[in-house]
Amino acid sequence: MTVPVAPSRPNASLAALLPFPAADTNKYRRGHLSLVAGSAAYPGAACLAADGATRAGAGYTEVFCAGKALLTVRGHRPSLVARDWRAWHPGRPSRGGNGDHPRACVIGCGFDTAEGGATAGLLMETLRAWEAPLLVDGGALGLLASPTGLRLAAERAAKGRPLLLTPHGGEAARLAAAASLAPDRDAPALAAALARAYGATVALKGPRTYIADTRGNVEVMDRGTAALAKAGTGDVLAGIIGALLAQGLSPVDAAALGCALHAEAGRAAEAALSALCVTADDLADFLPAAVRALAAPAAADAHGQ
Ligand SMILES: NC(=O)C1=CN([C@@H]2O[C@H](COP(=O)(O)OP(=O)(O)OC[C@H]3O[C@@H](n4cnc5c(N)ncnc54)[C@H](O)[C@@H]3O)[C@@H](O)[C@H]2O)[C@@H](O)CC1
Ligand SMILES: Nc1ncnc2c1ncn2[C@@H]1O[C@H](COP(=O)(O)OP(=O)(O)O)[C@@H](O)[C@H]1O
Repeated sequence: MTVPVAPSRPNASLAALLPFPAADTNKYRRGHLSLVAGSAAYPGAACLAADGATRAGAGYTEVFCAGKALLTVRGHRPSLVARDWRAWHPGRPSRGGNGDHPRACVIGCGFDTAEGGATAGLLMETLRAWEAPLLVDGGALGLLASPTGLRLAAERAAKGRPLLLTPHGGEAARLAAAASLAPDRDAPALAAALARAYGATVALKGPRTYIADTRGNVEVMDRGTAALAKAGTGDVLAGIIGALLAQGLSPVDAAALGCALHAEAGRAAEAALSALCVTADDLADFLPAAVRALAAPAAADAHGQ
C-alpha cells in the first residue's frame, strides 16, 4: 500500500512560520508549555525536552515530573519551573484565557512504562481533560496504544481538540497493533493510517520523517543526519514541537517546522562536532544556527527553491 507524499517544504515557507515575538508581548502571551515528563528512571528526558522547548521560543516552560526527578530538573536550568506531577491538573482552566495566554502540553518524554498506574493515569486524564493542543511522545505512546487510549483519542478528535503523536518505528508498531492495522505498510502509509486511527497528526520519525495530518495528507522531512541517531534526540524534538504548538502553530505546521529545525540543528552540530560526537545534549545549543539557516535569505539552497 502506498500513499502520495509531498516533498519537504521550502525554506521560505518554513521561515514564514517562525514565531518571532511581537515587541509588546510577555512571557505568557508568547506561549505556555506544560511538559509532563521525566520519571524517576528517566529524568534526563524531561531536561532534554525542556531544552528544546525553551530554545524554540516558549515563553513559559513548566515541567511536571516524578517527585524523584525534581532535583535533577530543577538543577538543570535555572529558568525552568519544575513541579511534582501530582500537581498536574489538566482540567483546570488556564490563567488569562486561551486567546491571551496560548498553551500546549507535551506528555510522555521519559515515561517509564514500569511505573504503570501513575503515568497511565496522567496520560488518560490529560487526553480526557486538556483542551489545548496535546503532543504525546516517548513512553506515553505505549500507554496510548490501548483500547482506553484509542477511545480517548477518538473523543478528543470528536471535540476538535488537537492531538499530535511523535512515534519512532518501535512506538508506531505498538500504536498500529493496538488499532489492528496491518503491519505490512511502508512508513508514509503507516503514518497516514495512524493519523486516521487516532484522529491525530502523526510525525513518524526515522532517517526520513513522515508527517501525516487527519485528512490523509502526508509530507516528508528528509533534512536530517545520522548524527541524530543517539538517545534523547527525540525528547529534544518533542520539546521543540511543543513550544511551537504553544506559540500558536497548527499541529501539522508545528511538526513540519519543528522537524526541520531539529534536522538543521543536527546538521549544524555535526559541522561543529562531527557526526560521531554529536549528543542530544548539544542539539538545543545549535537551534539558533538552525533558525538562521531557515530565516536567512541566503539559505535558498536546494530546499529553499
Ligand atoms: N536521557 C533520558 O532520560 C532518555 C530517556 N528516554 C526515554 O526512554 C523511554 C523509552 O524509550 P525508548 O525509545 O528507549 O524505548 P522503547 O521501548 O519505547 O522503544 C525501543 C524499542 O523499539 C524498537 N524500535 C523499533 N524501531 C525503532 C526505531 N525506529 N527507533 C527506536 N527504536 C525502535 C527497538 O528495537 C526497541 O526494542 C521513553 O520514555 C523515552 O522518552 C529516551 O528518549 C532516551 C534518553
Ligand atoms: N539515521 C538518521 N538520520 C536522520 N535522522 C535520524 C536518524 N536516526 C534517528 N533520527 C532522528 O533522531 C530522532 C530520534 O528520536 P527517538 O527515536 O524518539 O529517540 P529518543 O527516544 O532516544 O529520544 C528522530 O527525530 C529521528 O528522526
